[in-house]
Amino acid sequence: MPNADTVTIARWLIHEGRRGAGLDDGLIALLIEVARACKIVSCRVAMGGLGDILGTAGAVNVQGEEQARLDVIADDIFRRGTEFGGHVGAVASEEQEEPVPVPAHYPRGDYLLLYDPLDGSSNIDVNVSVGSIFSILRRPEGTDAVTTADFLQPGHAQVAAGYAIYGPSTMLVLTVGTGVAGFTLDPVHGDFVLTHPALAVPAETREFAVNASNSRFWEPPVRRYVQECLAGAEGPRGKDFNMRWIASLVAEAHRILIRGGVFLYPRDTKQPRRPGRLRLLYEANPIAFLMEQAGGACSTGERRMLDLVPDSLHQRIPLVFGSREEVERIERYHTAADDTPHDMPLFNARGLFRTMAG
Ligand SMILES: O=P(O)(O)OC[C@H]1O[C@](O)(COP(=O)(O)O)[C@@H](O)[C@@H]1O
Ligand SMILES: [Mg+2]
Ligand SMILES: [Mg+2]
Repeated sequence: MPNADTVTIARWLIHEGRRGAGLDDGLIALLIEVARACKIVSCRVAMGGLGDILGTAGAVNVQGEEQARLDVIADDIFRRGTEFGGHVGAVASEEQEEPVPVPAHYPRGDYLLLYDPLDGSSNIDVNVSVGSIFSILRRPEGTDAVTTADFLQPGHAQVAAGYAIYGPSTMLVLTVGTGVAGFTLDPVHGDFVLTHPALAVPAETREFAVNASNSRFWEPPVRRYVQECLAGAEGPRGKDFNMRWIASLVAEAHRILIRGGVFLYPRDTKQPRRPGRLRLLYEANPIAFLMEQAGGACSTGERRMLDLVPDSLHQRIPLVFGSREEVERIERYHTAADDTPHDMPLFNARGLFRTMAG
């Protein structure tokens, strides 16, 4: 049960339980364990160059990506911090090829925990915001050994999700299906304090986030959307937009929760066999749950993220989320429900992006 350092989160969870969230003691205890894991990762991140955490680990994960030292450290902290409590049956991590069941002699709990222990790895060595993302599912009844198939549940089955952002301050942002709350870590007392009780994505925005270096590989609906934003006050949107790219999904999601905006990591033709960059189960789904609970939206570009039935543990997916009106506009462009004629001067043979792409 809660120590002094997680007492505020425990109190909030009990309160949300009374408001109708389906929270039992096991889920509350698991969320407290996750909060504590985030706090430990936060302490390690804050040590920077003093803490032997920078650089690469010298290994490649299941996604074929080089692991940063902190990817491995954070993965260990999440697993060890949750596997002995008796509340999870198994965990699944970006850094592990297969689900990791709790050790045989420990009680097996009713929940499945999925996480990206360290998101935005390329930011670690340059001291820019990174984060952790997690999703919790109920373990299907009647199964003894936990299998990969148990994790392949649609996002709307999540019972809780959230992220921690390790930025100028550390925050934990959480949903249990009754809205979205943000807690700020008080580094003096060590407690997560409820500072943002009801986060809501503003409906209107003038900001978008996309890795524009991929523009020559985008599909027409995404080109059209970005082109219209870039056209600003003189274009069809009639207003100027600003563009941001932090290279950390957590940091982008946090900015959008606080001040609105839209994020796109669409399918592209750069690696034709890869359907997107980000992972469905422990990146897209928890962000989708948070966005919807905060009044925003999340989509593949074509359909609601939370309705997808996953086909594999590390499945990648195109990801679009943020202010509802923008996400719906992007969906319309994909489904041709909006066939307003448009040309794309920035992308034609002599346009800015074609020129940049060489
Ligand atoms: O290399 P790019 O295109 O900037 O990609 C950045 C994206 O990759 C990620 O860093 C992937 O997450 P990991 O660091 O967990 O692999 C996202 O956070 C971010 O949105
Ligand atoms: Mg990630
Ligand atoms: Mg990661």
